[in-house]
Amino acid sequence: MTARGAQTGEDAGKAAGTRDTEDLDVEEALALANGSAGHFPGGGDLPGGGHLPGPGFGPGRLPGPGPAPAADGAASPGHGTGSGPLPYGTPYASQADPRTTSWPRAREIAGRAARGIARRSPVSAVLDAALGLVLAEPVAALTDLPSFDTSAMDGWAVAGPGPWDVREGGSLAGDAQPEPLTDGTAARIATGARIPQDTTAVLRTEHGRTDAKGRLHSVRELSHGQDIRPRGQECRSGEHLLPAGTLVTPAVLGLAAAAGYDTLTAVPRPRVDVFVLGDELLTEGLPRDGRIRDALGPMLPSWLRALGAEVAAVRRIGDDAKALQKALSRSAADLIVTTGGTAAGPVDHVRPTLHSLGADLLVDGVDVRPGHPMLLARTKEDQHLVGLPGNPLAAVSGLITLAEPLLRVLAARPAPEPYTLPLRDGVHGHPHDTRLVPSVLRGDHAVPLRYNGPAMLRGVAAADALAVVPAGGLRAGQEAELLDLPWAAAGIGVCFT
Ligand SMILES: Nc1nc2c(c(=O)[nH]1)N[C@H]1C(S)=C(S)[C@@H](COP(=O)(O)OP(=O)(O)OC[C@H]3O[C@@H](n4cnc5c(N)ncnc54)[C@H](O)[C@@H]3O)O[C@H]1N2
Ligand code: MOO
Repeated sequence: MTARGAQTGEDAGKAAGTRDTEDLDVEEALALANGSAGHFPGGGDLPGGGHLPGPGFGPGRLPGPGPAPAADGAASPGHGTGSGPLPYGTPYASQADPRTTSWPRAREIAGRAARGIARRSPVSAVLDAALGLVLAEPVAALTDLPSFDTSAMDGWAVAGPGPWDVREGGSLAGDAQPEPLTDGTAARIATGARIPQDTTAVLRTEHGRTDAKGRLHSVRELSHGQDIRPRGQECRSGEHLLPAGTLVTPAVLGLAAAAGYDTLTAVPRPRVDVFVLGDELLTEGLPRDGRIRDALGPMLPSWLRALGAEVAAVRRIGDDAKALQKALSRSAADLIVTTGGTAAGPVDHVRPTLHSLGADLLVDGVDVRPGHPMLLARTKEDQHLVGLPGNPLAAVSGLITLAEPLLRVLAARPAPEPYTLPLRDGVHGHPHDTRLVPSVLRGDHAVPLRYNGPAMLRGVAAADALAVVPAGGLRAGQEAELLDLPWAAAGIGVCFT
């Protein structure tokens, strides 16, 4: 297949369209060739800016109709079985390697791995701590709501037809039971105050006029029961409000509190240990002397929390195989996430260490770009390890491909509804792997972003979602499956708790 008309520099164009080109060349070329236009439809520059880096690259717009549609959908047809542990041996190799797993299959295997684990006992969480957990038991009302007849408006409680004599004093929200009214009388009442016995309606402040004799008249027709919220209007005590399995959102917290709950019984967050590998990583200041800043230590904990996890530890381990082995064997987490060390380099210790610990490798590389060296292992009967590649966007890809389904099942969260949107611009495909491409959602289109190379976070930091681009690519206007990023669906305070 040839990427038609991509003015992305001769080499890049060749690499993107040639099956036998080195995978890394393909990957780098795709990162630069992705053809987003320089402007959003509504004006304003795309986060990638208007120019591609490097000589010989155009402004990034795909001039032609783009690549041919995928021949056979999103999945390469599922090599890698996942039906049992895969062999160790030489490090991960790519390009239709029979050991690797298709992207959809890898996600299934990760979800299924978690389903095989006995669920931890439910916890009783105070409301604050329950945000983001999943209800282990249904919520039934502990009280009628409202728990007493209450005024829906500020005004007067009135008894019988007007005009009314207004009595001294009135009822505020929080007052104990007020004196009953008698026919032809009224009393000031505030929204949320208890309704005096024998009240027939509430007259809103703005609908009442007082005559010279101090008698209250209604300027509108007043119906019986108007602006009174009767006890139990929303629910009766014992009534079912929410089923087990509901995600505890801020609204659920509010409802639970209103219905009388101080704590909720919920599925505990899966515990995650994060081990960041790499001697080259700095934790502060500017990159120097060949060393770079650790981008994953600061990124992963809040992202993992957004996926339902409790992050017990983030440890920087360097490239020390012994320290890694020690850390893995001591971890009591439900899931260990490592970063880096998944490829074929001299200090890529993850696979050999898993081997020496006797772990089962469930996924040994995935047909996805970026991130193909990612892995999933069962380290103990009730513990898994996701090995994220060190390249930061490749790590995001591994997080979404393997950690997300696994944590979702452990945390008993509902699966997001899959959805597709047409792409505003065409996206080159990898010759044989799925691509995950950071995109922004604009109106009813997804706009793929540039700066989507494996080592780049610039695209994803501006993105709302990842577009799933099947082998062969997608043309402008073709539908792409989209995976929402956690911040797209909810504000920081909502989902990153
Ligand atoms: N001979 C091969 N080399 C590589 C292959 C391959 O298949 N054969 N795959 C490449 C791909 S694709 C990826 S992705 C990376 C994966 O590498 P590792 O998981 O072993 O990660 P490292 O080598 O440790 O690091 C890769 C790269 O990322 C930087 N890095 C690592 N950790 C961090 C961090 N926490 N924050 C920011 N940057 C990080 C690291 O410095 C390297 O530049 O392997 C390719 N090589
Ligand atoms: O292609 Mo790697 O998997 O750079 O991310």
